[in-house]
Amino acid sequence: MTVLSGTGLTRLYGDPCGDCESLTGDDAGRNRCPACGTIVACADVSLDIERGEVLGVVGESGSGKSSLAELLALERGEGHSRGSVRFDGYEGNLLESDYDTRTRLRNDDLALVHQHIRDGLTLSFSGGGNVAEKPLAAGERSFEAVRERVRSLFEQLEVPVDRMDDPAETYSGGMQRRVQLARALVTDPAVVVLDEPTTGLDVSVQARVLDTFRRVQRERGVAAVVVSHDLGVVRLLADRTLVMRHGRVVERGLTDRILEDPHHAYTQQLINSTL
Ligand SMILES: Nc1ncnc2c1ncn2[C@@H]1O[C@H](COP(=O)(O)OP(=O)(O)OP(=O)(O)O)[C@@H](O)[C@H]1O
Repeated sequence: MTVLSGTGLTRLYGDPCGDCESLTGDDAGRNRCPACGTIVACADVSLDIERGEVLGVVGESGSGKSSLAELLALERGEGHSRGSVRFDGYEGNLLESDYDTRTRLRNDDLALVHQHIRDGLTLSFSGGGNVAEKPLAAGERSFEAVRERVRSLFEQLEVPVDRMDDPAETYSGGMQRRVQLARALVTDPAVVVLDEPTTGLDVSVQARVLDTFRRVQRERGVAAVVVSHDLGVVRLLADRTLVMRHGRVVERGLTDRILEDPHHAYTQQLINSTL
């Protein structure tokens, strides 16, 4: 059953001339319109996410992954946005929804894990406080119940519970990532969008954080969109994968199929450069 779908998702930065999309993309080999200089960060991307599945979005830096993640997570961002985002249980195109609908969706059903820790956490607050803030904002009244939920998520995600009241700025990078994940999961959303979840972590810490996320994601049956330049991340987490280049999806399919039998030359290049 589809929980989140995007159709024709497009984001342009600049003052578009009308020819930007036909003059950019994979065939043109660029994302910057030669006529007017507008950046076509992503264009005409359509996708569906089923309940409980993980969809990977992979591509080199600048291919449009974060722009797509922001559209899916209903972050307004800069630039001109177009297309439609639908979410199970909500009416209409959510890119055009009002502030209250977006807030309700973000508090209850859809969470974004930002690429940069500072965009996702208030580092001077306690780790537990960063996580508790979300259910309290969503209207939860019992402080004790919230604290218990935070404690249990810390345990699941392997953040030391005895550090819960320490400022997040005193945590290691791996712990801060885990707290970000706890914050995303605390309201039991149906979908989590993770933008480059391993930025700033060394390889062994990356693997541990991703393993923990995969286990908790399966236990909770939460769907996820995982955006990464790193094929290793997508290989570990994603059931299906989209490959992006110059703002367009150039290949899509089951992750195993893409890794074993990549059709597009760019995907082959990505795989070869990883091995
Ligand atoms: N606010 C902005 N103003 C102008 N151009 C932007 C803006 N944000 C992104 N871009 C451009 O849009 C294109 C896509 O950027 P985006 O961040 O979506 O790609 P990405 O694949 O996530 O890259 P990265 O992995 O480096 O974050 C890039 O060419 C980028 O320079």
